[in-house]
Amino acid sequence: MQDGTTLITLDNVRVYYASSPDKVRKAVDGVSLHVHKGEWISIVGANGSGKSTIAGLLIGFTPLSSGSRIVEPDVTIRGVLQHPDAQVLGDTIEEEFHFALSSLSVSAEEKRIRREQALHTVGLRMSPDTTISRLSGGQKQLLNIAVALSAKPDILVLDEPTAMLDPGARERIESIVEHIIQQGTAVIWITHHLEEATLCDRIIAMDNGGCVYDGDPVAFFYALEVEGNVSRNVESESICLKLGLDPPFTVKTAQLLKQQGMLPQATPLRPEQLVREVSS
Ligand SMILES: Nc1ncnc2c1ncn2[C@@H]1O[C@H](COP(=O)(O)OP(=O)(O)OP(=O)(O)O)[C@@H](O)[C@H]1O
Repeated sequence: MQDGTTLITLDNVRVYYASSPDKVRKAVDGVSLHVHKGEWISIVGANGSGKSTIAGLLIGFTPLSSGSRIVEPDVTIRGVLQHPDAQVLGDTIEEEFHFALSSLSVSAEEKRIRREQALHTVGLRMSPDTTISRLSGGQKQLLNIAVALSAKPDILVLDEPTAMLDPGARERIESIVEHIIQQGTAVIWITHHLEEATLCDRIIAMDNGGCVYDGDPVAFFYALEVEGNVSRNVESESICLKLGLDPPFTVKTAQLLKQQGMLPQATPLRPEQLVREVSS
């Protein structure tokens, strides 16, 4: 559910690290963006391009070297980091939820309900007194996602959340995201797997600390020429390919068909869209 309301703004943000006494590493170098209610944004880019640094800025734990981070009043932000162990605080599942929900002014019963609902949503069927150190990496990641969801955040930042998940759990996370964006949560999903960037509303591509694309997924994956309201495929390389990123299987298949003279105007991103184009 998008209504254009801005939740957070990063304005010309820079994050520099001293890499040697006389050199700086520019992890993020002059990026500006607004995140709106109910938006699904994918952040993509090569290793070291600055994606996780942007995640840290949005969540609020990465200090700025310059620029500003403006969070609108009463906006709750939660994040799930790439490495599940990096954010686990409790010894048991119950403790983990207790820490995560301690700042919210809701009753103990409401906290229990939220915990049960969140565990059910991510598909973790475990007793609250389960010891976290006994969970697999993927289960810990599902727990982190459940803990983040239980706070009912306005913004959920997911930094490569599916890296340790099996295909079934990945699909479950995608459908959870589809559900929460309908309810107005903004989701920022950082990924190396561009298949996961085909459901979003907006792609932000990072390269060498800068934002080199911020827009529609179709125009990221296909080279398009736009005239008025009409866009058509052109033969030059897409932005995705120019950045050296691996397009989703569906896009690669469609490109092969285009080279054979088929589907000249089609721009499918998902397998079901390709099937529709081929069979129409
Ligand atoms: N704490 C730090 N100290 C020094 N350099 C850092 C630190 N954090 C990040 N960097 C550097 O900043 C750059 C951007 O890192 P970042 O983790 O944001 O990239 P990324 O796009 O998320 O990479 P990956 O896809 O490999 O996770 C990299 O060159 C990285 O080495």
